[in-house]
Amino acid sequence: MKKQENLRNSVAVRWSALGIVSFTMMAAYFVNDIMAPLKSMLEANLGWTSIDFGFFTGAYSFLNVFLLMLIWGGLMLDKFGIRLTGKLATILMVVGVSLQYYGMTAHFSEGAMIIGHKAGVFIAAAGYSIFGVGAEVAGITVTKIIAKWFRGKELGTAMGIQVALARIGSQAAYSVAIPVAKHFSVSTPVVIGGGLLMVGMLAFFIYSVMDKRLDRQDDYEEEKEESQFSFKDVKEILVNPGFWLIALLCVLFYSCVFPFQKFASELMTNKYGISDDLAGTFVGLPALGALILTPVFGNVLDRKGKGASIMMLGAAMLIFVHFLYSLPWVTHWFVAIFLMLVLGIAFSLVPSAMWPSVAKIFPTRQLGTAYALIFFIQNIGLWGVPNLIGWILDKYCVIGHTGENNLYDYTVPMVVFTGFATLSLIVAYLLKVADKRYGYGLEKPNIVKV
Ligand SMILES: NCCCC[C@H](N)C(=O)NCC(=O)O
Repeated sequence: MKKQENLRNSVAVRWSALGIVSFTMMAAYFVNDIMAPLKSMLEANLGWTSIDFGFFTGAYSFLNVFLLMLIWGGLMLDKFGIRLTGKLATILMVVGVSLQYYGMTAHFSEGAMIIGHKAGVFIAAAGYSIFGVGAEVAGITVTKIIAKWFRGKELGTAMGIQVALARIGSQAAYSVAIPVAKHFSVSTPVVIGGGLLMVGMLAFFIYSVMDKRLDRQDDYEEEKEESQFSFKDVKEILVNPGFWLIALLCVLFYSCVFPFQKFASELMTNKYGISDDLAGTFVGLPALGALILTPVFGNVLDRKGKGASIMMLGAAMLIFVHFLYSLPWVTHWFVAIFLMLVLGIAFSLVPSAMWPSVAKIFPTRQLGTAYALIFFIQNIGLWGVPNLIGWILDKYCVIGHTGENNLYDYTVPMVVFTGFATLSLIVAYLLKVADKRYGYGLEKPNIVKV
């Protein structure tokens, strides 16, 4: 029987599918980053110390790492499919951000503690942790959706555009958080994030209709493939050296970017004398740069390849950035902004090469699990590094006080970030060597000519 024209072959339909799920992720990134520029305000208004802030920030990954939620999410994605997993993930994000808001606004009795943490901090962190499960599972689901619609087509460009739109969410969060919090209250930016997330959830429900239609056209091929999941797949992924190298590169690279950004607003104000109204906007610059550059690099990779080399270049740029930030005598604001722009380029190069590379190493049926395992390892860093930096700041870096909060010397935290960046370059090099040896095709173009 002659098949009807496949939906994924329609340019308008596949790019619309991308647009819809990208909006969901944009809302997720907005919420993810909205608290970061507020660090000093949280200290002044709610009495959050650097340790509290590090604990809260790391909580994003706590359930993903310690209750293996990302792993269950990945298994669920491969076993039960995109629609159910994605819907659940978006619901979890909305529930999580609501609890976070409650933790920030409810009145707890003086000195109330939960498991050694201030009650408000603990509840906000618990909400952020639930949000983190939803955001990460939504992330792997969307990555699999893109691979499903774009494999053998503009995979790199599509992944680049999704990441770029997510960066708009981050940039918006960094720019609006302080002005909105100053005008209304420190919790208002979270309310805006909650509203955006609800629209993102609806968007995903709309996408699910398209996904179902595509599966019908494929004669449920995808569904059949999904139900074939087995633990043999997990074993196959884990014995693949490419998996370990990508996962290590991912945890090291992203540990130097996301946790750094969470503290960077304070670095801008404390070290470079930038006003707190502008600091968030500058910290959002890498996201803005990535917005433009990730699709450009994605497109170059689609046509020309060189993925492994590009990951090395991005890692090398990261060393440059963090090393210069660590030098105590370099304090001009211009340098701070220049380095943020370089970080933006690195932050575009590595993801645009890394995520399509995973789709080259593993077949579609293993993709959910493979992304989940990689994100799981990445989340260990996203949990551990903010806690480590918060602790270092509190114990060793307080150099004074303003009327309302501490002043910090960021030299030691920046040396720590430089160390992680150096390790990421070594791993990127090993990945390039492994690519030659095992023939993953990471240096080859993504677009397959037929
Ligand atoms: N602050 C966002 C954390 C997102 C983590 C996610 N696992 C991820 O790596 N996404 C890809 C990206 O480049 O944003």
